Amino acid sequence: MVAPPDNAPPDNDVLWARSLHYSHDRSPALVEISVSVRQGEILALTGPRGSGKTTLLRCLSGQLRPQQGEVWFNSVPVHTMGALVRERLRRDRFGWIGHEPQLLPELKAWENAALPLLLAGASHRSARKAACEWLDRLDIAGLARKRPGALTRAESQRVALARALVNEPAVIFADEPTAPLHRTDRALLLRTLTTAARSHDITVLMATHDEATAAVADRRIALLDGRLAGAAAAASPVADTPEDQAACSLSA
Ligand SMILES: Nc1ncnc2c1ncn2[C@@H]1O[C@H](COP(=O)(O)OP(=O)(O)OP(=O)(O)O)[C@@H](O)[C@H]1O
Repeated sequence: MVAPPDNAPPDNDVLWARSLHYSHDRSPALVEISVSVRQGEILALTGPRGSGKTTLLRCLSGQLRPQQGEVWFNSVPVHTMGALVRERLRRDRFGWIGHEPQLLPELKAWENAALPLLLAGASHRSARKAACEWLDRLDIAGLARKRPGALTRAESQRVALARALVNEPAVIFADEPTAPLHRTDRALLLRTLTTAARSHDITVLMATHDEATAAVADRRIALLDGRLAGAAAAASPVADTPEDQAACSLSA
């Protein structure tokens, strides 16, 4: 990794962005957004549809380069990196889970979960071991040899979560991760994600317009029409339901 230059952000935030602007086809999606995220923090990005949540996650994760502004990860500038370096950063240090699991249908569950490691050049054997360990921690070890067509939506989303966790990333970006799920499955997935993040000191940025989902975060920031609309510490954690408690048997 490149040494931080002299004008690096002054603090130890894992992610730090200043004055981001991004327009899709000349239509502004982000306007003057500044945000900082602490190591291990779970931050909810809230706001109605079209408010810019996905665009912000994509800028912070290096998928999109902001047209103006700066993004720093661990005091290293992301906004000045070329596409290949950003791609490697995403593969090695970040995990992503979206509102659709987006599993490759021809691969088994463990192979889907192992993909980031295989793409990074890990041996088949070590990638399989790591993927199966994560499937086990997420209580879906029994699905390892199944293909996505044989999985429920909730099971597929757990495999997608295992894929996001398999390289033990510094940051997980979660874009409406519970959107396709029923209430019970939603609570299970959220609990699984937050337990995994807390036990492995992973920072989570989660876009959502669901109040119960936002409530598991340590802090939330709201977007409206691409601008920051407000920031607050989360009011209270979601109630521990029996489903929540049975979410997973994560061992740190
Ligand atoms: N690829 C694109 N091309 C053109 N416009 C886009 C594109 N992606 C997003 N937009 C527009 O940018 C704005 C912000 O969209 P974005 O998806 O970031 O918001 P969001 O809060 O994540 O919404 P949602 O909850 O619906 O995903 C919206 O007006 C949207 O229509």
